[in-house]
Amino acid sequence: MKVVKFGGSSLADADHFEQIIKIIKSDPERKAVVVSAPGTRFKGDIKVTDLLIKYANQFLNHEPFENTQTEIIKRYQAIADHFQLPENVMERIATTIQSLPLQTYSDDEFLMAGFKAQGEYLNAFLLTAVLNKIGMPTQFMDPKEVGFLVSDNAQDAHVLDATYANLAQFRNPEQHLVFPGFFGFTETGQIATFSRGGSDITGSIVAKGLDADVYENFTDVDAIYSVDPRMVQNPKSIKVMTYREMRELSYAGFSVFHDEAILPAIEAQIPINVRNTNHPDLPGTMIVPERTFKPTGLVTGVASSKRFAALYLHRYLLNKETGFTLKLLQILYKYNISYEHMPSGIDDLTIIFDKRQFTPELIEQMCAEIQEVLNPDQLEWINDYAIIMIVGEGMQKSPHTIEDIIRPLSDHEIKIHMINQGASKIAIMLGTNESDAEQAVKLVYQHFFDNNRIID
Ligand SMILES: Nc1ncnc2c1ncn2[C@@H]1O[C@H](COP(=O)(O)OP(=O)(O)O)[C@@H](O)[C@H]1O
Ligand SMILES: N[C@@H](CC(=O)OP(=O)(O)O)C(=O)O
Repeated sequence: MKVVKFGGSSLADADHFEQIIKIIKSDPERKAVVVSAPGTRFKGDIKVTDLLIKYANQFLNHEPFENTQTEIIKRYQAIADHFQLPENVMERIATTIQSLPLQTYSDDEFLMAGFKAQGEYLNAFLLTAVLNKIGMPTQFMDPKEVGFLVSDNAQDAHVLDATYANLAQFRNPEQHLVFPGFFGFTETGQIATFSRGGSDITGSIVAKGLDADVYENFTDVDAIYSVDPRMVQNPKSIKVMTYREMRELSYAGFSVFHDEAILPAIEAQIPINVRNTNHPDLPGTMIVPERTFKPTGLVTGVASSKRFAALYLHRYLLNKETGFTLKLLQILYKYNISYEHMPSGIDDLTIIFDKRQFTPELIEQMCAEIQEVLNPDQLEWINDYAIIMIVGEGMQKSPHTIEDIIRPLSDHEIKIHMINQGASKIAIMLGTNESDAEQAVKLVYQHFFDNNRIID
């Protein structure tokens, strides 16, 4: 049995619905379907999830929201009209959207989650109605009824173990099952979403829960490429890669697959196949366990992400001081801040954060407290910080990899703030200025892939 997830780009309009129906029909193993909210139809279009966020913000700010409501309803209406669905389907969709401000939410975070989740909820409801209409018996898998349970982080939830046992009851289904992606319910019955792009996570959880043979993730590119195709034209596509490689690359910017979506697949050792909805005959990219994979190249992919900020601390004899890092971490804990990396020298320490956690006021407050408690000789907040990740199972086989990465960057005078090699056997991480990140990725990509280096 296969679990197939269709991203927003594959569900943007009625033509895409026609295409995914062909894909579902063409393979009887494709029994469970996970859907995102309708995505963009053309350049400059707005995803339904973003419209729902706009709607929630307008409501919270006491601004008029009727036009946004109408815009969202029209997205579903166009698809329902194409398939000539009974009127009650659209009535339910429109009522659900219109009644969102009337529901009760425990706070604004849960309100935002409750609004955002409707993009997926209603799209799954709509697809179920379409499949039933065309004679494919299909069950709508409402996460509340299914027992799709998540932690109570309203917009960054994590699956609870009980979900897997609840999903197991739906193994070997006779009819098709359609699940909305992106959200679940907390134990107290509130909607909580995963982080953005999180329908990939739902797909992986459903694949594990239903014990699928493969998790097919349909999107709008022919494969996962060795570099973001928006940065480099006609990049090399990856045929096979490991879970570990995918996790490192998606963490650092390969937005084609959510980094947190790897874990359930790893736990159940289910291969992931990323494929193109618009070219379903192409094989796409397989993501597989390490043990089944023999790397051929040194580097599999190069990614960059600009979502970081860093705090640099300098203090003489830091290496002899006990408790410095402990006090620092206590301050982070007090402000509920997680850190991503912490490279250190003899007298220096840099802490790299995901900067989406901060407001300018929080940075000021936290830095002032660190200065007061730890009294460093130098404290610098670097808001402009990017991470470049060079990943490949084959990298361990060459002693020259680091040299090959650094040389093209130093030739082009790109300043490297940090190099982290060895913490992961399959990845080298560099810290650069945000403004240098894209060029750094292109140079490293060019060096490894234009030379087409192959291991002996
Ligand atoms: N290394 C990569 N390989 C392929 N696509 C990538 C890569 N890095 C970023 N992307 C982008 O990811 C997009 C697909 O992800 P996304 O827009 O979330 O799709 P979906 O709506 O199907 O979930 C591609 O159109 C591409 O622009
Ligand atoms: N619709 C949600 C979840 C998601 O996964 O979407 P997509 O499959 O379009 O990346 C978002 O935009 O974040």
